[in-house]
Amino acid sequence: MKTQPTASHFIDGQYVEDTSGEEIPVIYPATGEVIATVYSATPAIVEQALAAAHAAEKEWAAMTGTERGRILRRAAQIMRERNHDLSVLETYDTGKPYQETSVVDATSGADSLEYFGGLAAAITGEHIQLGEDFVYTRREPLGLCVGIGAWNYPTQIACWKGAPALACGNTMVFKPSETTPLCALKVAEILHEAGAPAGVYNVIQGYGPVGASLITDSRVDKVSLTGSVPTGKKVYAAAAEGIRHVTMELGGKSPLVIFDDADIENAVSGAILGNFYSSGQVCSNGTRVFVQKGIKEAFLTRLAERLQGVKLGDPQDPEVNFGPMVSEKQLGIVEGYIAKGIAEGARLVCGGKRPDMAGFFLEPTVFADVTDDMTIAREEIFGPVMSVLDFDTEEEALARANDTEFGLSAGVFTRDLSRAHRMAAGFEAGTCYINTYNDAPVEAPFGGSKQSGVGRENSKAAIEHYSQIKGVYVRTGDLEAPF
Ligand SMILES: NC(=O)C1=CN([C@@H]2O[C@H](COP(=O)(O)OP(=O)(O)OC[C@H]3O[C@@H](n4cnc5c(N)ncnc54)[C@H](O)[C@@H]3O)[C@@H](O)[C@H]2O)C=CC1
Ligand SMILES: CCCCCC(=O)O
Repeated sequence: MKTQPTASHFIDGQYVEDTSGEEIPVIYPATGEVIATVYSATPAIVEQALAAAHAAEKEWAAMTGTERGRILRRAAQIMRERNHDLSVLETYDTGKPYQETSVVDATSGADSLEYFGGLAAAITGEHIQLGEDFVYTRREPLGLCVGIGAWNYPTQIACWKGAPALACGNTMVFKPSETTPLCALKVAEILHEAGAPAGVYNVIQGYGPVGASLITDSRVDKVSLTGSVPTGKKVYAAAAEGIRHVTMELGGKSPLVIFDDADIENAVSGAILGNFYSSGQVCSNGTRVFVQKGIKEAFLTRLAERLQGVKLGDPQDPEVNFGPMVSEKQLGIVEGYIAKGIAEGARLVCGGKRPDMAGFFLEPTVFADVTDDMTIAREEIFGPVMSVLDFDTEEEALARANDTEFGLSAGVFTRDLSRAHRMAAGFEAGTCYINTYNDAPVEAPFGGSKQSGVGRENSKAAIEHYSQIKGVYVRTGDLEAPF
């Protein structure tokens, strides 16, 4: 697999290189080796991308939804045909096991292109009859959208932002995370191959300042960020300068509540999916696992048994189910939290160490006897660290689950249907799960409340965030005035 891209950027329907920009080494997390190099966008490259997207707006918006949808669906088809190569590249970019990337990342991206490609023709206004007068509404594009991605799902994020944006008739300049720059270029290449006119979807590389320079440009009408809460606050503030539309998909410290009557095998599966999938680098993870006291030891015992099934190793090996952290920096951050958990008195049940191998690997780690005030229970770790907390009653569990500045996701395992829906109704979170965790079908809205974000990605809800309604009042008779 060639990991060195044709060039660093994809602008106006072609690859563009400018090596005068700051060098961004692409490091394979499984070995620590540099596997490619891209260059941060210079102001000239930023200008070239914004000018291309701005120039493409008129033609793309003038297409019918059916015509735009056809191109998005064609792009989805190409992604599915190339799923293997796109999955291998995603593994090189992120270190996530091929066992995961081959069924999640490009697939989820193709799903979003297919879904919004199908919706595009149905994005319409309405007619409101008012006696002899009437109002009709037009659902119009916002214009030029900027997408800014995080490093944990580079293909998916590039598509989850691009698909609804393009379906609504907008153009996009997308900047992937500097940590995982490779995959978004393929998304841009495939959209162009599928028939998107030059300039409709552009990808440029760069660190935070490049992202910042995109937001404040007068041609930009919307910004959609996936990233940390601190970055979200900066981006939101910068977008406010131009009263720009925003979507904020930020961090979390989500609760997973497991009651005595839960099916333990399923609850352990939920805890594993909500803490160790993608080596724990998932924003919506249920990293505060509240276990009712009656089943705490049974849960911990079964969890430890199931963790014996972890096969840590070369993520390109289809047999491997647990990969490295995305970077040495992230590995160090997570190790710092593990040390903090031990120092503050949490019980280390398993994991916590780097295995003796190259790359940024860390064992899946479980803490028990965690209390709400501990750092590992309050702060987002973004790594394979599960905190298990005990609780007695439903009321106590819900209150503690909600006692956080975040509000991204929340999950509950119980056989009591009334209690399950009571908990879902009570959770202060945008995305909830009952007897499951982290399912993310494109048909369902995804996003957070409180500090975890603004807006929703996927589902019909995304159309609201990538289009605007114009109301037109039509008077059919004469118009009187007081003078
Ligand atoms: N809610 C969600 O769907 C997700 C949220 N995240 C969050 O993202 C974090 C991990 O990803 P990172 O890439 O480390 O996040 P990050 O916040 O460091 O960077 C995210 C993106 O923002 C860009 N950026 C940084 N400063 C900027 C600025 N001032 N203006 C414009 N752009 C700027 C970065 O270059 C990067 O592309 C975690 O906190 C995680 O919770 C990650 C994935 C999904
Ligand atoms: C549940 C998986 C959704 C992916 C959200 C993220 O980008 O972390």
